[in-house]
Order: sequence, then C-alpha cells, then structure tokens
Amino acid sequence: MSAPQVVVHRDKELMAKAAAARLITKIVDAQTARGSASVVLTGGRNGNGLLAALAEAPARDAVDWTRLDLWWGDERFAPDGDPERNHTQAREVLLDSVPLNPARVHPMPPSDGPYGNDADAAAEAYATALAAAAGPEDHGPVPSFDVLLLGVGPDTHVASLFPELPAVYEQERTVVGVHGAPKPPPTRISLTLPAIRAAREVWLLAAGEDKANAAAIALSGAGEVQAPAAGARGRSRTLWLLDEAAASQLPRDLYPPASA
Ligand SMILES: O=C1O[C@H](COP(=O)(O)O)[C@@H](O)[C@H](O)[C@H]1O
Repeated sequence: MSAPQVVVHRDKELMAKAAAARLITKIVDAQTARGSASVVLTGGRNGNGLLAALAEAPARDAVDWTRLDLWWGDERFAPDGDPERNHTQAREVLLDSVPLNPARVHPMPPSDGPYGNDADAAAEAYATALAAAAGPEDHGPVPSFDVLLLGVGPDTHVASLFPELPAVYEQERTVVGVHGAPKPPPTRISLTLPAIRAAREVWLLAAGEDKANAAAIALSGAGEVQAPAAGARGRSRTLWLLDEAAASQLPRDLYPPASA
C-alpha cells in the first residue's frame, strides 16, 4: 500500500480543473497501455466538481469514452433517477454528454430495482458484478481500478464508510449495505476498505474549510475505524488533492508549500 502524497491547489475551482486534467491523462495512459481504463466515481460536491470540470475540458476529447469502465464507490439507496443518487448527479454533470458504452457503466442498484428495498441484497449483487469483472491478474474479487475517486466528509467518511459504523470494520466483503448513516439518506451501499485498496490509485478530494479538520486527522496517523479516510490507500499511489482551505490545518511537514 502506498503512503499518502498531498497536492494543494489555490481554491476548489483550480483543484477541480487540475484533478480533471490529471484524470484525463491517467485514462489515456491506461487505455494506451492496456486497451481500456477503469475509474470508480464518488458522489459529493468535490467529486461532482471534478466531473463538471472534466465536461468543460477541451482535452476530454482525448479520452476514448467507449473503452472506459465506470463503477461507483458508494450510492445513496434511492429510486432510479432520484436527484440524491450519486449516479443521477454524475449523469447530469458529465455522463450524459459523452459517448460511453452503456455496458461498461456500472451504477449501484437503486431502491426500486431488482432487489427492491433490500440494500444488503443490492450490495451483494454489486459485489458479484465486481467479482465477474475481475481477472486472474487482479488481486482478489475486484478489478484493479486505474483510479478510485473519493470525496472526504467533514467527519472523515469516505464512500459511505462512516466512523465507527459496522461497514468500516468489514474485512471480507467488498460491498456492503449501510444502515443508519449519520448523513442522509441513512440507507446506502458502499465499497469496503479492502475493495478500495484494490485500486492502483486512490485520489481523495477535499476542498473548503469544513474539510480541514478531517484532512488533518486522517493524514496525522488516525486509525481507519475512527477516521475512514485514513484507511483509503491505493496499491501504487494515494493522492490527496486539496485546496488551501482544506489544507489549512495540516501539520507543516505534510503541507507542500511549492504546490499551486
Ligand atoms: O454522501 C456522500 O458524501 C461524501 C462527501 O461529500 P461532500 O459533499 O462532503 O464532498 C461523498 O464522497 C460520498 O460519495 C457521498 O455519498
């Protein structure tokens, strides 16, 4: 597992644009090296900000959208098309405007889908889909995602892994139903930390003063049960992409003054 690296940008707009440029390069490189690329999307303000910046980036045309696999790190368990769903929001800001192959887009099941209102059954089905997509070269029942994106909540949650809730303790399953989340809606589906750690690269996005404490805690040696963001690591790279406000409480030895 890789140690976190921190990049600090002036503000959240620049952070989103720089992260979008970085993601375009990463996707093109993976498609060149392996024929296709796989990205795990996140919900939340910063994840959607990155997708909106990507939609506006001229270099987006360098991506072969038909050879991109999209998965989700978590989902709010609501009906298909519900504005609260991370999938609905991602469609609005980017996905409906690029020529994706629908067979390669893997939203988590909605609460009015084949598993009805059973978030645990929906989570199990998503785990089965991930396992079917994993190949012999992968490190277990999850593909080696090229990039897994995560927003970071003010309470240090990532995906729908909240401090001290049962999902953050999970070591066997790759996807779980989450019940009683402190942030609405209470019922969610989430990748677990072992599934997150199967990714080649994990990028954590945090902008704004309300994320400063979370970033400082997670990057200062906190345990993953108390601070789930601390347990989100990629096999090759773990990148924290921050704006200055979110970086404002980092210990000085973690703050790279040269980044812009
Ligand atoms: O509810 C969620 O929150 C987190 C963080 O969102 P933010 O708006 O505080 O950036 C997000 O990463 C997660 O995917 C989402 O379901």
